[in-house]
Amino acid sequence: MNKNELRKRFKDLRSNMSDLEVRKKSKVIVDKFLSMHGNYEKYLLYYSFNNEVRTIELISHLRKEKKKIYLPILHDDEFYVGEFTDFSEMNENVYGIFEPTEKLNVCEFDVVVVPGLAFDEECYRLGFGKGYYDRFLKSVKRKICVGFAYDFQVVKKLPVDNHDEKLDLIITEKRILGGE
Ligand SMILES: Nc1nc2c(c(=O)[nH]1)N(C=O)[C@@H](CNc1ccc(C(=O)N[C@@H](CCC(=O)O)C(=O)O)cc1)CN2
Ligand SMILES: Nc1ncnc2c1ncn2[C@@H]1O[C@H](COP(=O)(O)OP(=O)(O)OP(=O)(O)O)[C@@H](O)[C@H]1O
Repeated sequence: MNKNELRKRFKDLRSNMSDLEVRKKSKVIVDKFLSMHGNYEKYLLYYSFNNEVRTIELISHLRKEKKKIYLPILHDDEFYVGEFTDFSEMNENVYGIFEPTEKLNVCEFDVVVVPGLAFDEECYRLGFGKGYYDRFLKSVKRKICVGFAYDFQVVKKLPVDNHDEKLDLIITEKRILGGE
């Protein structure tokens, strides 16, 4: 299957998940992430939508711990980041994803957590095909880049292009890939 066929297949699979399945699996993934992460301060997360692995509870948890949380902002079809301050201080973007109101110039994080439609056993990811994350990750320093995935989103091998960025770790509700 090529990338577009894979995108369609994995969008369909994800859209068929029940809310309960999303919440249960997301909780396992987030708990695993929290139990393994080091003493980090700056997190670039994503604000989950459309049955992606839920990050809302993770955002609340890290905020209580006074961590710095950043989220993507799309502007003129480019990927920027903003700092998360409060759930009431967010805008909805063209895709219906909530984002902070103010863009910031930050290009160094401790941890970057990325969503995706599919992932493979070598830690490559397949996104929506706009190249936002691939281009953004090229320009950003981080100690670790983690993909959050449901186990059914992991395939043996994805088609890979030169510009595709490899993740350090993928966490699913059943296993952890990478990290050696
Ligand atoms: N939560 C979250 N935030 C994110 C991303 C993401 O993947 N997830 N992005 C990563 O790039 C950027 C937004 N990029 C996007 C690019 C394309 C589509 C899109 O084509 N959506 C389709 C299908 C949605 C679905 O079926 O799940 C659509 O709107 O029809 C959405 C977001 C920045 N913020
Ligand atoms: N570093 C880059 N520089 C220039 N163009 C890029 C870069 N990375 C990706 N692109 C372009 O972005 C488009 C989408 O790339 P690709 O199909 O790999 O996206 P994806 O990894 O599935 O999704 P995304 O990165 O949006 O989550 C391609 O047309 C590609 O040429």
